[in-house]
Amino acid sequence: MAVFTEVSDNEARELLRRMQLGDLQSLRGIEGGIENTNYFLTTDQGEWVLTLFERLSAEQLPFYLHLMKHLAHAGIPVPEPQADRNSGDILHQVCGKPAAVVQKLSGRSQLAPAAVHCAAVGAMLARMHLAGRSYERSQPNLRGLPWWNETAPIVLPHLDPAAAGLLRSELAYQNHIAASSAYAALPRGPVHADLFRDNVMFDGEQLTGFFDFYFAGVDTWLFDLAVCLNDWSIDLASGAHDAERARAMLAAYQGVRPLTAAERELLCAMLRAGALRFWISRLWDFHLPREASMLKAHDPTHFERVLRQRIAHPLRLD
Ligand SMILES: Nc1ncnc2c1ncn2[C@@H]1O[C@H](COP(=O)(O)OP(=O)(O)O)[C@@H](O)[C@H]1O
Ligand SMILES: N[C@@H](CCOP(=O)(O)O)C(=O)O
Repeated sequence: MAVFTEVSDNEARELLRRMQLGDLQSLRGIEGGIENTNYFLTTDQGEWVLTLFERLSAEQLPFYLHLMKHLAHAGIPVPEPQADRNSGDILHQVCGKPAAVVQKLSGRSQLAPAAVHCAAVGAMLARMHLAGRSYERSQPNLRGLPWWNETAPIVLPHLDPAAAGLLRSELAYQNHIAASSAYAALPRGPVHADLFRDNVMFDGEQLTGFFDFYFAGVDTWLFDLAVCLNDWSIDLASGAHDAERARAMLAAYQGVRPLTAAERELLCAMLRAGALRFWISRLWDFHLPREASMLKAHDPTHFERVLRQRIAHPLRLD
């Protein structure tokens, strides 16, 4: 469980009172997650998730919270942030940290997905991209290329020569891709940018929601799709591509929004970009850890393997 900040029952009661969400019955720290402090709040009116933001600032947060609200209103199943009944604000303060209370989604994460789950994620991802076109706020993906360039020199001293060589050469390749005309032609908009298996809820084969939008930002839609393919349609042990699950996700995505010529051209490059992004962030979290109770850093070598697989076996679109 990642609980960086302990919240007392009294603090939770005071927050619930301001939002008129009922009387507190239980406050429980949530297992899983590595970025923020999360609690389940149960009241006599329902269940909610309280998040205290540990890295994001009050200036950055409205983009994410209003995006969730916008998508929820557009019919995409995402948790809707709850407002203070007097001020109407959806960004709160708890224990001196910016905080949000959102609806608790039903269902559970599907950690061993089949093709049917990948198809459901692909179709909903495309619907989410289209719904995001009318969202007016803008904020870059804060874990995009500039952050990779900034963070690579910090993690490089911790790597052996082979891994360091791969990181340097892939970063050079991604800077080259980002300067290309095909890249400039990619459609873009608000993207989730971290839609892994543990950030989607299912009830059986029925997708019940996308959550954890706190790495979202304006970026290419293709990057978002690549991040999903790199998690949902690979063999976790080896990092190898799983053709059946990838085909299901791509076909379902394209059933809603067909890929453009530039997207088809750059899919392999973006799969590599998605692997590099999470390799760097996992290295950073692993070698420069933060204090939190029961925080479990993700294994960085997993994304080194995924990246090597993506380079050695470029995906072919039929
Ligand atoms: N809106 C929600 N509905 C249901 N469960 C949630 C919701 N938000 C978070 N959770 C639960 O909390 C866990 C950690 O949340 P997550 O957003 O991944 O953490 P972090 O903000 O640290 O990335 C999730 O794996 C999930 O079980
Ligand atoms: N999905 C990322 C890191 C963020 O993890 P989350 O559990 O907080 O969504 C990874 O796997 O590296």
